Amino acid sequence: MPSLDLLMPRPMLPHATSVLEKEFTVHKLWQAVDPAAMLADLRDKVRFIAAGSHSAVDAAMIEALPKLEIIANFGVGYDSVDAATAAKRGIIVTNTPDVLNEDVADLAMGLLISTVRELPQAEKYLRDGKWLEENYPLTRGTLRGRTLGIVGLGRIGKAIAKRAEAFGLKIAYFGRRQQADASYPYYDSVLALAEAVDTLMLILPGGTETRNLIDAKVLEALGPHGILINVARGSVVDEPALIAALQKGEILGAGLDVFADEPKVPEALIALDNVVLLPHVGSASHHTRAAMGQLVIDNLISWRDGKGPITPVTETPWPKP
Ligand SMILES: O=C(O)C(=O)[C@@H](O)[C@H](O)[C@H](O)CO
Repeated sequence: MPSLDLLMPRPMLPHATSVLEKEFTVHKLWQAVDPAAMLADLRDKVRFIAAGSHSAVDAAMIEALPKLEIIANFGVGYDSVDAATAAKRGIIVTNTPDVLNEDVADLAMGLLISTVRELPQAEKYLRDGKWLEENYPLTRGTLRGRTLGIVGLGRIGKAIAKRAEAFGLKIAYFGRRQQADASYPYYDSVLALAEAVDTLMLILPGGTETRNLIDAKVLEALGPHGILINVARGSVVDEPALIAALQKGEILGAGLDVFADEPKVPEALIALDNVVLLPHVGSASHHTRAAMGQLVIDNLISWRDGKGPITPVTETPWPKP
């Protein structure tokens, strides 16, 4: 009987964990007194990994598990999993696409409106009793007449574009390649896109390829009416450059749901009044997280039962070429 030993490096959605515990022998690495000893003990047993939020499944962990067959990531973004090493080993990596598109796109638009119209600041102004004295100042920003430059026109990027069009915004985009099914103007560099628009929406994968893609030059090109929204990964933005641009008013404001070193957020960002800061809540509804958890479960059970993965990532396609 092939082993049903499953490693869970970090906590995962309680419901998903309880289902996995009925189907597999779950080993919780974060509860180990000596994680290295637990990994060594599991060396020749573990075939499955369920990678919860921000679980680092790096080359060292993959190499420590020679029987490993599948890594099921909780999240559409899997930059915390070393997919390249997994692919070399013939290990399948899966993620949770599509089930979160709408919630993340809603959050992205909410963050854009909150940033441009200063909703958290105005709400706090009322709660502080200041409205009793005078009206909240008129906002310098408006959504009217803006052009939204989408960096990463994937499934979620397209869901955002649909919403933004309904708000009367013009759309343009940058990505690895122009897309035949997208009629929006395409720019082959993020700098060219930033020069052409006044609002940037970041919804592209994290990882080495996109690290610090948004740097001081791009922020300068975006300009003094510029708004930056990041619902992708903190790593795609040069955070110190962003802080400097916001402090100097080189751009008008930013709305951030992700940060370079989550959950830590630089004091310099928290001190600013032209930013809206959220604790990585893009997909954080019971509705969507339950669907993400179910997709992790379905991928692992399908693989266990010899039916292959359901949502393999591009680096580990199925059937194997
Ligand atoms: O799916 C992603 O890529 C996300 O960023 C969020 O939906 C996850 O919640 C986050 O990764 C925690 O796992």
